[in-house]
Amino acid sequence: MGLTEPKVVSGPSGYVLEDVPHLSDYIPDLPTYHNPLQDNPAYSVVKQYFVHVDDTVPQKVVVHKDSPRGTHFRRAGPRQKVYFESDEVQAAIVTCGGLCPGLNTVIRELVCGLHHMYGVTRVLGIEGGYKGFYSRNTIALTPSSVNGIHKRGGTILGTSRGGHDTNKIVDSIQDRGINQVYIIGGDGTQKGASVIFEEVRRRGLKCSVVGIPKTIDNDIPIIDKSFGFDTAVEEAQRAINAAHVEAESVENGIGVVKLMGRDSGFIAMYATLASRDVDCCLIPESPFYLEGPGGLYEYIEERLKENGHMVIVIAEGAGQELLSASMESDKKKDASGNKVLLDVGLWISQNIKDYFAREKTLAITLKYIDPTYMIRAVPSNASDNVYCTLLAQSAVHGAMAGYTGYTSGLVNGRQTYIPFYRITERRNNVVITDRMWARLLSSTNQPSFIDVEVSNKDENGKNSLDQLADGHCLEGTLVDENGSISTAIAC
Ligand SMILES: Nc1ncnc2c1ncn2[C@@H]1O[C@H](COP(=O)(O)OP(=O)(O)OP(=O)(O)O)[C@@H](O)[C@H]1O
Ligand SMILES: O=P(O)(O)OC[C@H]1O[C@](O)(CO)[C@@H](O)[C@@H]1O
Ligand SMILES: [Mg+2]
Repeated sequence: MGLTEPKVVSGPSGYVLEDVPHLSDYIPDLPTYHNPLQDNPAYSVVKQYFVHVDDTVPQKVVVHKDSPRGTHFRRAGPRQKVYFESDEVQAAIVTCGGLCPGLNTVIRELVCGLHHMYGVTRVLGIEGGYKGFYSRNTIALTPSSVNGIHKRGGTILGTSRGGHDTNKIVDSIQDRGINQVYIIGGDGTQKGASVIFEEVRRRGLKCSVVGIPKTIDNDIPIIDKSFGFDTAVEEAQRAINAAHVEAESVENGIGVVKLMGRDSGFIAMYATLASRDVDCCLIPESPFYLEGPGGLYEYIEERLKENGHMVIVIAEGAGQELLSASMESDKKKDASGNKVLLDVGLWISQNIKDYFAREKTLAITLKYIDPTYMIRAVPSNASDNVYCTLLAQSAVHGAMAGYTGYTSGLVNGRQTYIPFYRITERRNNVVITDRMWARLLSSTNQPSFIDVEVSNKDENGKNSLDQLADGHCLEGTLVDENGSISTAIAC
């Protein structure tokens, strides 16, 4: 049996539905049942509580008069009919990858949603990430055992990197009689969930495989943002404030704050925009250089002369090419195959100190603050808690309705079911030719470090900004101080 074919349905005026798999696609004659929510006094009074079978959500809300209706995803929510009886369900929950505020809230709401909405009492927690399926015991999760966990950071189930052995995981799913798996994690985790789904389908198991996107870096595409992102940005303000206080209290003070963001600089960008005290934000997507005209040192000198102090926010993945060139790193990988990053915060702080010691233009005082793990180990804030609740409940409705092979996610403010292949096909990055980065540059007044030459018209005579609005990719040329040229793609 080959990989699942994408279920793409076309309609009039360029309407496209990128649908998600359903258990009935590969298991014939599955019985359906009356949704127990119809008898639940909380929901039965709500008009149109059940999602219409044809409800879909557009991927793009910015459209032109003549543009096609474009891609849509299935709207999440409860269906009139379900494919599981309450006492038939044996659910399992696992958390994988790095921590993110809100993990415990999602666990809690999955357990409570299953229990209170669908009468499901058998929910297992898989401990320690993917490898926990085959190397650890499970723990029984009940509404009372998860009560209050949303007030704690981390994950009560534990997490890990590496250890994804598809066959062993699916053997464990089969042996334990698990028929709904809720997999909470980032881009790597969703790739793992996708191969678990394929193997479950190959074996013909009646088991819904559901991904719940968790990414503090916000590097998962399609979705509006990950749960926990707002909390992390808020927590980062504390470090930026401290850096600002330290910097403005001394002559020529510089505060450097390193924030998370392996390949995507969203936390640094949003924390900078939120703070307004930041003079320079460096992210992986925007290459920078230190020496010479237009370089970082020149800008620091200008800012200090002008303002007497400055704050630099740097994402951990920024400038890695500069560091590895100077440190001859051996490109180590973690257990999941992610590149282990060198400490750019320490490196840049040392370089700035060395520069001013060498040049003797200004006597600076630099303080380096590294709050990286602090911003992801905190409990989620109120708005992320609400987000986690809706996300978890949507995931449960989909599994009960027999959908599988999907990631539950917020698209343009609506809960949707997105097929795994759309989640795993690319990474979400800050587009430096997009308006948000321009807003940041205009708020900090930092140099862009690049000369972006983007042609205004493509071969069809279409304006490049229109392309951005359409969600198409746009190519630009980046020229660094040495005249080296690279290509930037904005999607
Ligand atoms: N291509 C893949 N196929 C199967 N499993 C994968 C794949 N990539 C990663 N995984 C598994 O997914 C789990 C989590 O991956 P990873 O450590 O990359 O974190 P993540 O989910 O991307 O989260 P984050 O990067 O936000 O911390 C690991 O157990 C890893 O083995
Ligand atoms: O030290 P750990 O647990 O591998 O996690 C670090 C990485 O996890 C993330 O928080 C999420 O991928 C990154 O920002 C960071 O590089
Ligand atoms: Mg990842």
